[in-house]
Amino acid sequence: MASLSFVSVSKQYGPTSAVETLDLSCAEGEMLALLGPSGCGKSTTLKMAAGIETVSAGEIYFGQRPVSRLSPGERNIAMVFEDYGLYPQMTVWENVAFPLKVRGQAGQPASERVGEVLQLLGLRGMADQNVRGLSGGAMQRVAIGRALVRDPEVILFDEPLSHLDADQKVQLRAEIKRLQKLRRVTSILVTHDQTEAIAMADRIAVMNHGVLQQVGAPQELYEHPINLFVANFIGEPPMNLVPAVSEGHGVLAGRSWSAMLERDRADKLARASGGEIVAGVRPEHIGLHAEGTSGTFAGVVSYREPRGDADVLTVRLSGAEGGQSFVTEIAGPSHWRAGDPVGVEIPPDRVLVFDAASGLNLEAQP
Ligand SMILES: Nc1ncnc2c1ncn2[C@@H]1O[C@H](COP(=O)(O)OP(=O)(O)OP(=O)(O)O)[C@@H](O)[C@H]1O
Repeated sequence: MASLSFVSVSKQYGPTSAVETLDLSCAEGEMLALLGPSGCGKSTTLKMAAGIETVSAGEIYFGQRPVSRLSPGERNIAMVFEDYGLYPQMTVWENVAFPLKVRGQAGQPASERVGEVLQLLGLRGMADQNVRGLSGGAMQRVAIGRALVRDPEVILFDEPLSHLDADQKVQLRAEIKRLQKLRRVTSILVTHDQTEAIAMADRIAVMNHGVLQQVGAPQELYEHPINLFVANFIGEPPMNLVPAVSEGHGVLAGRSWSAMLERDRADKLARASGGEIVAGVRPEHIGLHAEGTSGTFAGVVSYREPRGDADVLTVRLSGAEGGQSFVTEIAGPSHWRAGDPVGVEIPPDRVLVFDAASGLNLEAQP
């Protein structure tokens, strides 16, 4: 196993800058997710690590070894694809054994190795079955077995769960994570699904328009997003991001609401260009109380979306010029219904502050 590092790596496709000056490392034994919307450059990044795409500038290292000019076959990587990429005419055993066979490894040691991997993945009982008849989840387990069988330095997972149905996804997510930790395989996971990234990865690298936005543990990205893009992209329902102005001395004022921030945070507000701020509050941090409760803002429930164990409620604050709407998430099923008057609590210590012009989190900057 080895670490994997991108050092100032860029990729141009004609006028399109698919990846821009990427500096990113995945530690030995770590699983790092590349997360972002379609077209953000995550697949291109993975392909450059695999050697399927060349780099336009910069260098990729496996440990200390520069690999940018090596062919895929010289890199000692394995890939797991969204469409499994199995050999349909072969059995489970033959598919898993294939990487050893092409390297001329045969006989007892190779058989033992294949048997061990099949055991690890719970595929022993299907060894002689043709892969064509397997469920999507089982096919992907075979593909993972094939990736693990020869102890690659790095495994690259390209949207490995996207063709599976919901319960298979949950099972395989846990399974991949278990194996990855057990074998301590350095792994990169490409996904557009934040739930998948949060569930599986040690750290997540969020990309947008070819540019790395932030890399960190899932909780870090959730609690301290570096900019509005990350704040909005991580979390479901998404963070409320609403306009506000800094009125000095830590007072943040929005449409029909305000928050008094602690003194040490007030200085940071002063950095906002033109005093214009975007305030961010997670739906689960907004409290709903009886109408008229002290310390709350008057509003009305405008929409209720029951989600079983939670209710997602949209509340509109009362205000002469039309109050601000917030999405809240509370334990469900709740007694609130559309049209109910309500007292809305916005805890100042849960309010994040972003500069409206640059989009940067004013408190995450050095
Ligand atoms: N072979 C190519 N030729 C030209 N442009 C490309 C090529 N591959 C990717 N691009 C462009 O590079 C940018 C990044 O694409 P990339 O596929 O890496 O994004 P992605 O985040 O993986 O998206 P998706 O999830 O849709 O695959 C996009 O603008 C895309 O159109």
